[in-house]
Amino acid sequence: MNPLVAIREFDQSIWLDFIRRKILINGELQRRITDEALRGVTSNPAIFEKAIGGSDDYDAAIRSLALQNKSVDQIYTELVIADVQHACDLFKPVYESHDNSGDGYVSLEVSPALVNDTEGTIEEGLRFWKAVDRPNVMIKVPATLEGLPAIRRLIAEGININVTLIFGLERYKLVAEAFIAGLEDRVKAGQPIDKIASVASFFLSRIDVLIDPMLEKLAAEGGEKGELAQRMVGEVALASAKQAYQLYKEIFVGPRWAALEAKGANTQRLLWASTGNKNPKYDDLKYITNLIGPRTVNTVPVETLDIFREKGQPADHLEEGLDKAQEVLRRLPELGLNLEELTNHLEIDGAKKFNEPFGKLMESLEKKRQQALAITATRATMQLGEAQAAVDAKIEEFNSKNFTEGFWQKEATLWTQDAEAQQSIRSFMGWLRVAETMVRAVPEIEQFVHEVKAAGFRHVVVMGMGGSTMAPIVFKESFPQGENGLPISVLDTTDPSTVRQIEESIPLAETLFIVASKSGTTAEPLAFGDYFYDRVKQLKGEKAGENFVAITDPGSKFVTSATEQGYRRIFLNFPEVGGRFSALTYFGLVPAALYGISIGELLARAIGMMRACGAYGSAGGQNPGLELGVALGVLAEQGRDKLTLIVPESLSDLGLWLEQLLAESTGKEGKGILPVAGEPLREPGLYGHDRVFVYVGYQSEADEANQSKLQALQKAGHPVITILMNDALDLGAEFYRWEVATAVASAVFGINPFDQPNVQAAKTATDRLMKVVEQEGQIPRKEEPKVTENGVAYYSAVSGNDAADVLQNFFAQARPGDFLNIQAYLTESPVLNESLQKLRNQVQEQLHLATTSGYGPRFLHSTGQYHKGGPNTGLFVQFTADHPQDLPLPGRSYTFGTFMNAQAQGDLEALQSFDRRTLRVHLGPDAEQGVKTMLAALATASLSVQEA
Ligand SMILES: O=C(CO)[C@@H](O)[C@H](O)[C@H](O)[C@H](O)COP(=O)(O)O
Ligand SMILES: O=C[C@H](O)COP(=O)(O)O
Repeated sequence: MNPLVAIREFDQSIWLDFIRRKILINGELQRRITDEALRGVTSNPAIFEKAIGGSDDYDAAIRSLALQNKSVDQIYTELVIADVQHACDLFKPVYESHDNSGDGYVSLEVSPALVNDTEGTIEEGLRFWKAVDRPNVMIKVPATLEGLPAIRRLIAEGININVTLIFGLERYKLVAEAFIAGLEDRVKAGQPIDKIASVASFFLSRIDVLIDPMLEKLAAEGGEKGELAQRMVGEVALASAKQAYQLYKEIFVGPRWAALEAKGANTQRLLWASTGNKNPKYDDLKYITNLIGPRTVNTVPVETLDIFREKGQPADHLEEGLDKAQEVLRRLPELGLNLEELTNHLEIDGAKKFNEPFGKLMESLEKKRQQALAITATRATMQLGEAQAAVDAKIEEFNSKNFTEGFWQKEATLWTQDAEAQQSIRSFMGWLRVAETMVRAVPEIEQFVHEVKAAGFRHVVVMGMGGSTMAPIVFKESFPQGENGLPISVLDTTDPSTVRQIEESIPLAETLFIVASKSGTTAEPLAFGDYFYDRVKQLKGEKAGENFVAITDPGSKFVTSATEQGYRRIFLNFPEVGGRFSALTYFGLVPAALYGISIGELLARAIGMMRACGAYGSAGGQNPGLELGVALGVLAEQGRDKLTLIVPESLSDLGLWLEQLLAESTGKEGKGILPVAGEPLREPGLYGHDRVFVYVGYQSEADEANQSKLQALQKAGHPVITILMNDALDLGAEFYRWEVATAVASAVFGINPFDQPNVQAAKTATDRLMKVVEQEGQIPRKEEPKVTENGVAYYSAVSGNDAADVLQNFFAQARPGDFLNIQAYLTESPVLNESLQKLRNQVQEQLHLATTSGYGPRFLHSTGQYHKGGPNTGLFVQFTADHPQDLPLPGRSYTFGTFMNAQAQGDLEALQSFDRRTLRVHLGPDAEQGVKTMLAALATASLSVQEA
């Protein structure tokens, strides 16, 4: 048997004298708890100096905290408290087990600067206890003369105390007395004492380190004294420990103790500390093996623990050789050695041994703090041409009403005077500071990633719509898979062929499925979840839930169903953060971490941008979010409402995220900014006066082709905004900048950015159709095509003699400043992308209209809001196709294909109910061929826009 497990037979508890964030996250501490019967952890300032100062585990968190204007003290406290909480949680099962026998504790020491400060110690002890907020934390207080009253008081307050820095027997007695008196004070105050745990940490190896050289010197002098000294070398520490144990047995008996015991008091156990051997002449396990005895704890450094695991021979030795121990202690004075004086010296030295590393740690934190503060957020370069003056005036107006301060106070009057809208605004501004909350959740998420990998998962599929999957889509495209990450796929379509493609491309049994839905009621993610759950169940039976993770808001119905289905994990997000503002919450960060991205760093960058936007008071310069938002708002009001996003290839999916954010937030009440993504840059003559160009790229990437075109556009009078990131991790900052900018632009328009009133129209129409499907088995089709040609059918309010004619008449409705929106309810493919791009190019070239394109049903949860709620300037071409290889949906009477068709028809009906100009093109069984056929017809049509 592993000696570390066998040692339990002797009622000896082994705790680990070490902590570091890495071992909390990478499963090492959990493994030691599970496999090595580890029963607690102690930390001290030197341990944290090694952990924090000696590694980069904490650097991103330090930067985030520094940027929040936290002092070095606050940074230290937040870091250590987070680690201690995490460790406490890992030990919770030990703490709560019926045979806990005083174990499952994690110790956190008060500042070494307080070693001689009673009041300071009490104050910090109370503060730490409250901040850690775990029943199994122990606050460590030094056994100095000033520490003793603090121990008594904190015990009386009901706090678990680890008394540290005990070197001598006389002091040990005072420590036990302080403990007992504290319990008595508490009883007098009528408070319970049965949950209070305490240990008295007796430091060992340091005793020998101090006294052995003295003994060796005397031994070298020879004679009788020399002989005596020789016999005592290496014996003083063990003798002290053995004698302390005898005292322990004497103290915790008798009527005084019995009275407390009757009220449930637990003894203050002895804990052997400083048990790593420092003398190569001794056995490495000297301070472990010899001190095994009932009801004692040994806190062991990692290296010693590993040696014990390899060659430890557990046996009860604590009460062996007591005569010898007593003799050693009795005869030391004969050698002129006063143990009490020497241990006093050890106490002073002990305080120094904690103070010095603590000081060093504070210095290194201060350096990192300063470095963090020196980094400034990437500025956007604004070349706004004629609009500059109006933008400047608006910024001045906003500044004069202290917009930034009001924004951070969630003053809804900055947006609208409508009371209901104001209430909604206040309720959905949780995203403002959610990055700070998420910094604290990073270790938890990283630990989860580790668990998932250790459980053998090889792939991740994130399933959800809109804001619940947009950020993962961007991450997947903008970053390479991280060294420690897993490959990731995103499913956000009901298209049966895509579902099938994903299913065929993954190792089903070893795939982790994340069902992401804020509301927990969105039909698509629930369908995806049911479909894949059914598939995995066929392989793993009742254990299918192991492969599933939910991200949703607390209290959603989905929480109940995921719990019933035994989901591996449910991450509860934040009700006050709307979907499209949730990139930096569990929705974005759990998939990002699984993919191997440093989420701590992403958040640090976001917090840098928060700071620049005034989250912690004036940041000295312009507020980049305000600057961008005002520019976009003013330009849109001047008619430049088509934000044309230009990005390098590696960022092409950023447009999907931005589309949702801007279109869904601003596209309402007949107003809005239309994001135009995926249009290749063309010569200035092809653009109307309705554009603003925004380039988001990298400092290090010249991207000359786009840059020279942008210059030409700027020269031609178009406004151009450029944002250059340092690397992909700056997306953390950009998400934040754009969220602020979107909210600010909405304030320019005077609308509520946080609702999406018209998304519901399509959902309602789809639901109605699905009800008919459930009753009648198929979707009711009322409309007949105007023309069917070469297998492609055209449905529209406009007529024509043939396909080209219908297309010509449809586009003849266009006016300058309108836009084309392509809605492809199809299986995404490179061939299709190319054909759809050709359609966009042709419309742009011939009509000079802005063109947008999206796959359905994705865009329903995104730009769908703008399509119905924004200005009536869109021409909508909807593509549908047959589903030759449909997929049934388990537990439902319809297929994925029918679901998708109902979504298309539902949205078409919604668009028509808002008087939008629509054309539906049904492509038949071969969508790729069908689009080509339609393009061929379009090529023969003569397109022109109406006069302005
Ligand atoms: O928490 C405790 C004791 O409660 C321990 O962390 C204690 O501080 C350590 O064992 C000692 O500081 C380690 O001492 P040493 O090995 O450096 O002499
Ligand atoms: O953007 C949000 C989508 O409509 C999905 O909503 P959900 O996260 O509640 O499922």
